[in-house]
Amino acid sequence: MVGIGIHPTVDSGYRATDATFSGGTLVCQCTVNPVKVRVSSDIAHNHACGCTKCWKPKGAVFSVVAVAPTENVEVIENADKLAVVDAAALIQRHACKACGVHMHGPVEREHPFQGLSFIHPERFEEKGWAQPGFAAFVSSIIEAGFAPERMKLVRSQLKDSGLEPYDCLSPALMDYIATWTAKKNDELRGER
Ligand SMILES: N[C@@H](CCC(=O)N[C@@H](CS)C(=O)NCC(=O)O)C(=O)O
Ligand SMILES: [Zn+2]
Ligand SMILES: [Zn+2]
Repeated sequence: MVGIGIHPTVDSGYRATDATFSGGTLVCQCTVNPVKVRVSSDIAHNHACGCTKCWKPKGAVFSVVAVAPTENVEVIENADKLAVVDAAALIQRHACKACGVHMHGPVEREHPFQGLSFIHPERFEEKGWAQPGFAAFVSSIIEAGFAPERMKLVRSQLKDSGLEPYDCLSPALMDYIATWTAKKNDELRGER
């Protein structure tokens, strides 16, 4: 492979976006008794994430992570192997205690993402899920040990892979969050 190992699906030029994709089964990396999670709808907002909290496959600098409505996400096998990584975090990342893969991460508390679960589509047994659309939390890769002087290179490689780099979320998602917050503040003011 030439360049930085962004993520196996990105580096391999993954481009599949099947308009008919309607979910599938996520499987962890365990060869015996893998955890299986059924996602019974399409995924949304698939993106690369450079933050230190999202699960990444071995050697990858970024994770690839998307959301699905929590009501459509169900652990169907070996749920006893799952544990919440950080109970204080917004995203309740449920990781397999044996292999470490984060299998689902519901947002339960009041937040613009409440009711959504974060999942890693590369763990789908099925193909056809939407490719990542942008790269989030790019500067955060430095916190995980990435050399700051290579940031220009990583940003240009992300762009070449079709992933616009952002240091937080995409403008569309940041606007969505700010709209939710503005509405919430208006409601609170009305109550006072
Ligand atoms: N710079 C921090 C950023 C962490 C962060 O804010 N991650 C984002 C993207 S996944 C988030 O929404 N986190 C909420 C959470 O982890 O629950 C890091 O790399 O650890
Ligand atoms: Zn596992
Ligand atoms: Zn993240």
